[in-house]
Amino acid sequence: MSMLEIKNFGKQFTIHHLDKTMQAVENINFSLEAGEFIGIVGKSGSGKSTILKSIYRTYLPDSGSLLYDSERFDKIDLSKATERQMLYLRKYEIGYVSQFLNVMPRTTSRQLVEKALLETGEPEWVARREAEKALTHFELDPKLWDTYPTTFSGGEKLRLNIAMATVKKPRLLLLDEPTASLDQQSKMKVREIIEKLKANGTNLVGIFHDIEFMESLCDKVFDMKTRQLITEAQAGVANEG
Ligand SMILES: Nc1ncnc2c1ncn2[C@@H]1O[C@H](COP(=O)(O)OP(=O)(O)OP(=O)(O)O)[C@@H](O)[C@H]1O
Repeated sequence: MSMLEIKNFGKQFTIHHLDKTMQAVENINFSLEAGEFIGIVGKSGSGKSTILKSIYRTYLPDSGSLLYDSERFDKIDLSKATERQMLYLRKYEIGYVSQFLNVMPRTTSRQLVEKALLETGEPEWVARREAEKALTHFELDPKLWDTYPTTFSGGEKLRLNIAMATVKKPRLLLLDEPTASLDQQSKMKVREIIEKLKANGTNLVGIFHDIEFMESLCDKVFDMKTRQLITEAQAGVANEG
């Protein structure tokens, strides 16, 4: 089966001070096959982040289903999974990366990556070894390993974010506009990182403002406007036409 199957997904928000509800997205259908990278495109406010946040369950989906093929729970509807199941999935199977780094204060980058592994029950020596590997792999300058990331540049924060999310080797990685505030050179670095993740078999769903950036990186593109999933080749033809 598919790694992730989104069926008739929709999400409303309640605007309490106006005593109103607004439909952020509706009738979303697409599937992510094993080993694929799907990019989501669409104009600002069309609901791209809402889809990713609902998969990660930062938001509770209110209609449709988000069927995920879990290693631990088999086929599980993320819209109905218990909090306990979601905690497990976030710890072991599903990662989320955005341009923002929300981390514990006074914790060094090395400790942050180690913590991600210690939480999964890895012994300290393994956490230390794997954290160093991840920080090296994502090219965070070793001078920064024992410093607090509050003063890091956008690119450094992002590389740390990716190291934290991927050190546990998630099967599904959600990328929520990670490159939004990066310069061209840093974007290229992120592109290389994503290529490495793909080559290692990580399944990805990502949002990028920069359509060029997504070109030849994603296998398929989901267009919020047409609500269609098209292959990279079809996207190229559509752009030319
Ligand atoms: N927590 C929330 N509470 C209320 N409304 C929200 C919330 N999150 C998102 N929305 C609204 O839902 C709609 C979709 O937002 P979303 O962030 O998913 O769009 P997007 O396509 O990712 O936009 P962008 O490209 O600008 O990031 C928007 O109208 C937004 O204002």
